[in-house]
Amino acid sequence: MNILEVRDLDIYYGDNRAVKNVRMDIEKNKVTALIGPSGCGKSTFLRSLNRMNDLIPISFAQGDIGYEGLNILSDNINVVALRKEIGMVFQKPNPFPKSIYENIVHALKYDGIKDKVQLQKIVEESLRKAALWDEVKDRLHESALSLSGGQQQRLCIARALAMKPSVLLLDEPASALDPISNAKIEELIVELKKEVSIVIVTHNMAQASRISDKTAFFFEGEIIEYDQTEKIFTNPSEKKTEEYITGRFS
Ligand SMILES: Nc1ncnc2c1ncn2[C@@H]1O[C@H](COP(=O)(O)OP(=O)(O)OP(=O)(O)O)[C@@H](O)[C@H]1O
Repeated sequence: MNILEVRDLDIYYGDNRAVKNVRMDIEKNKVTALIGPSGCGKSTFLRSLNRMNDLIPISFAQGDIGYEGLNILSDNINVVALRKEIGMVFQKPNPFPKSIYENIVHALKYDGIKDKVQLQKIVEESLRKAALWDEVKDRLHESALSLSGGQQQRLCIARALAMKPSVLLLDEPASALDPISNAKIEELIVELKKEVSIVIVTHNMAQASRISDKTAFFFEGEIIEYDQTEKIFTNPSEKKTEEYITGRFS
């Protein structure tokens, strides 16, 4: 079953067409990896899936991104609500300079949830899902900035999970982290796909092959090949894919 259906997607920055005629079905409760050389449009594509590109004034997208019977790109989409359902975590951990607890409850309070018991329950649930609870349960009111980089990134994932998203977009979420934190994030991603569909941009081929179910290879704004991850990494159909995964260009 597909959670997102992308058709005829073009994304421009001014005159630069950074994503070209992309068609892609993103499956529910799977991990989908986006790979390809620097500048090929992976992040641009990822950001279009929850309208983050709207924040870049010269960016313009056309086409169709189907989600729950709606086109995400339509003018009448409530972008704030969309970004709760399709959450995003960036390369660099970006917790708010507030307590661990406040990082999770900030948006919930904004949405009008005031009941302390309910908030505490969501905090615990989200931190458990992000595999962070045991490490922080005794210091929930300390600053999020006192956490390690890897913990901060898991907090950012917990913050997104608190909104109960159906899709999580991850833009190189582990590339700024040490190997142990990286491994924890990878484990977490595999665990999380039971309840949320995941799309991840990664430069790390080994990571893509370890954690993803499907992989899309982007090159110069186009999808060259999109298939089961195992097929892409063992027996790709396109020469260009093979050249890339075997490190003949980067
Ligand atoms: N904010 C922006 N303003 C203008 N052009 C942009 C912007 N972001 C990306 N681009 C352009 O869009 C194209 C695709 O960039 P994008 O960052 O999506 O590629 P990428 O595959 O994610 O690269 P990387 O792996 O280096 O992050 C590039 O030509 C880039 O210069």
